[in-house]
Order: sequence, then structure tokens, then C-alpha cells
Amino acid sequence: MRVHVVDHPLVAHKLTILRDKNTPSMIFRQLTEELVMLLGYEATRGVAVEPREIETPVSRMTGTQLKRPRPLIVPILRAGLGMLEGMVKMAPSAEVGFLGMARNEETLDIVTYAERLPNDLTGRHVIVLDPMLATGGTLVEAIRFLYERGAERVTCVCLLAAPEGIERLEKGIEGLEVDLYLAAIDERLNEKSYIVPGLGDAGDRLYGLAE
Ligand SMILES: O=P(O)(O)OC[C@H]1O[C@H](OP(=O)(O)OP(=O)(O)O)[C@H](O)[C@@H]1O
Ligand SMILES: O=c1cc[nH]c(=O)[nH]1
Ligand SMILES: [Mg+2]
Repeated sequence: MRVHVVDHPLVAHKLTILRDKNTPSMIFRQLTEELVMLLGYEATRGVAVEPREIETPVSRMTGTQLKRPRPLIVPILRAGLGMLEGMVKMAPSAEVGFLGMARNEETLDIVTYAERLPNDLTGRHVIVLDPMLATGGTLVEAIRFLYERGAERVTCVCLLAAPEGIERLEKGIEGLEVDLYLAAIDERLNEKSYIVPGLGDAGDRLYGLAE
């Protein structure tokens, strides 16, 4: 797995406001979108392209276009949904599929409660969106699932990760090719497996309290 931390003053600035517990949901959603655009720019550097012949008003030229099949963006519900709009703005011709996964806050077991993806992901570059990589359980499940469906390549875009989660991910997906893009790697997990200092529960901060 290749881990890329996007080291940029705009990312650091926006992330600081996002972490602040006094930042209201409306601003949190807006900042999430802006951060995803910045991370998404880096994360899409490696998307497959092909030449395209065009005619400008002045001459013919060989330009570039995204290769088909286009990348498939997969937000992990709920919190990943807050990252979708920013990513789609960066790659408007990409397709979108959905994975609904929730971690049981007591047992930390992962439940997949929704899935709306193409049955066959052969040849697809999948870009997974989830703001938080805590224990890594969710992302390990998601990545394995996508590769089992035939994905050719998986890129994950997260806002924050705990070192424990990165380690578990590395072991859990050994042998699978994954690029992980992050705004920051935090200190650790607390006793409830929340990221410290983190930003709290991303789903709750985006959308209000979960049932
Ligand atoms: O690395 P892990 O320990 O698996 O935890 C990370 C997961 O926890 C959060 O989702 P949550 O389960 O809270 O669901 P939600 O988005 O519906 O709030 C987050 O968005 C990740 O999906
Ligand atoms: O810190 C954390 C850990 C898991 N999920 C979150 O939303 N936040
Ligand atoms: Mg949550």
C-alpha cells in the first residue's frame, strides 16, 4: 500500500477548522467538500488516460481523455457521502456506486447494510471515499469486497487516519494494490477507538446524531 499525506497549507487550514468542535454542520459539510477537491486532485493523478484527436480553431492536435471504463467513485455511507460532491466536481464523468457500512460502536464489528455497485468491476479503477480510517476494519472490508468483484485498482481518499488503522489496513489487504490519500495522520485511537485528536464522529458532524 502506498500512503500519501497531502501536505499543503490550504489542506492544513481547512482541516483545523473542520476539527474544531464549534464548527457547525453547514460549514463542516462545505469544508469537507473543499478538502476532497484538494485531495481528489492528488488522488486522481494516476487515472488512466488515452490520446484523443481533436481540431482546435487553429490546427489538429492529439489531446488526452480519461480512458473507459471511467473511474468508479464509491462513498462509504454515511460519512463518505459528505465527500461525494467534491469528488464528482473533480471528475464529473466518473460513475458513482454506493456501499453502506457501519461499525458497531461496542464490538467494532462492521455491518454492510447497503450495496449498489456494478456486479462486475473488472478493469475498473475504484476511488473509495470515507473521511475516517480509525481501526481500519471498515476499509479492509470495503477494499476486499471491491477486489473480489474484480476491481483492477483501488484508491482510497480519507481525511484522517490513525496509525493503528493504517497498520491494520496494510496487513488486511496484503498483496492488493492500494493508494491511500490523507489530509493527516493523527496520534492514536482512544479507548473507544475514536481518532485522537481527530474530529469526532464524522457522520454525526455531517448529518446529526445516528440512531
Ligand atoms: O476504521 P473503523 O474503525 O472501521 O472506523 C471508521 C468508520 O467509522 C465511521 O463510520 P460509522 O461506522 O460511524 O458510520 P456512519 O458513517 O454512518 O456514521 C467512518 O466513516 C468509517 O466508515
Ligand atoms: O474518530 C472516529 C472514528 C471512527 N469514526 C468516526 O467518525 N470518527
Ligand atoms: Mg459514525
